[in-house]
Amino acid sequence: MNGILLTCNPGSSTIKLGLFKREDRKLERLGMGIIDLRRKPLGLHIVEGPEVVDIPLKASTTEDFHDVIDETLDLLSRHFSLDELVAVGHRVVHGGDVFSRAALIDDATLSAIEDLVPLAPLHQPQSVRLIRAVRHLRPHLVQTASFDTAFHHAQADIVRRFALPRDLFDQGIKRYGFHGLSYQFIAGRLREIAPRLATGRVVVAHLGSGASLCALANGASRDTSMGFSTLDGIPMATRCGALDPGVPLHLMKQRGYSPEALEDLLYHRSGLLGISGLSADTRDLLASDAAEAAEAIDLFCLRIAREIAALATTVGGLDALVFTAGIGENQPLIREKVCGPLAWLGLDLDFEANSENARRISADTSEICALVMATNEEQVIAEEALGLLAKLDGE
Ligand SMILES: Nc1ncnc2c1ncn2[C@@H]1O[C@H](COP(=O)(O)OP(=O)(O)O)[C@@H](O)[C@H]1O
Ligand SMILES: CC(=O)OP(=O)(O)O
Ligand SMILES: [Mg+2]
Repeated sequence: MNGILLTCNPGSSTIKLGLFKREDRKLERLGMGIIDLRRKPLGLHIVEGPEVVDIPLKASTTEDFHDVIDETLDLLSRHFSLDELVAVGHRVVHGGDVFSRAALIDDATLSAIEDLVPLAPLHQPQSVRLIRAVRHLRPHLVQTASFDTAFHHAQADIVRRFALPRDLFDQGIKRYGFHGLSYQFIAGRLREIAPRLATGRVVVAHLGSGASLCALANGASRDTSMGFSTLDGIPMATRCGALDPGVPLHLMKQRGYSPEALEDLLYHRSGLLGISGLSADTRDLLASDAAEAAEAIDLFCLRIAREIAALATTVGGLDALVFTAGIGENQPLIREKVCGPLAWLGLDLDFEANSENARRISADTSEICALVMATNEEQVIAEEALGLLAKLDGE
């Protein structure tokens, strides 16, 4: 089906909107916009497309996305006939055990997505609001959902299981893993640019506001650092990462923390922000002279390096390490501090290539190939939406 496709990728700190055109079975990206949820008043920053501009949004709160979608459609209508818009594809962070692949959004799908809100309280409500806003404004438009968790369904039960009583696993208390659209994109891109490495053992470090790592073997997910929720694994912008479960128990029992206060602490006040006391953004921390900022960065990098070594164990070694997402793609010093402690594994950095954000940043002598690759979750959402549309049309 030819036409225009809009993608929505609600992350923890931004909503990324993508615009694609399908013609003759080829998908072409026309534009890209970012709404930074940390900045008030809200604005749509078009970073690529027919107009590269900043558009102040009337919408004042992220509680209601009607205005955001309304204004986005209005903007699109200046460049295209909205009749050309064939679908809106959404990134939905949690698909639980229900969704092992992308799905068309109907009442049952939306209700299943809503049921998973408690498992991803930072992300899932945004998706529900965006889907509802599109439904309200363009009731007949096809909407699709692409799930962060789906890519990890390939993992073995032993990886997904916590060391808790078996019946809890059967009730869904298990490690799901996230950022799957990003890992799926990187696995596919790796097959194109480095087919031999793509068949090997690769750890991908998706380092953005939310951050996780994934071990791939022959392009399939075998293990990942995030677990049941988006809190697990490595520390993030404002999330704690892996934490001794004794800590929340102690805070509740001895310090009177309510579940809400704990949720706020672990999701919004921890990670880089919590350690530094200054900022959740690595750019601010790297520019700061404060000892706390340096400590936050050093802790972040050490925990990432430790997790890379752990994940390599699941896949029996390491042929390549890929850095991606906001931090992974743009911050040489963080990559350097992650790779340093991994020298014993045979990882040798090419410092000059690293400082230039080159594609290959490992030295010729390195036993492990280190790469920087741009991720593109939007592309995966658009491709999956088109696949579903084609099925709908009986193509
Ligand atoms: N040039 C850059 N552009 C955007 N983000 C950057 C850049 N350099 C570093 N970053 C870091 O990447 C983070 C955002 O990453 P991103 O993958 O866009 O996150 P998310 O998708 O979770 O919103 C920022 O908080 C910042 O720490
Ligand atoms: C799952 C997750 O943490 O996503 P993001 O990095 O977009 O916040
Ligand atoms: Mg993201």
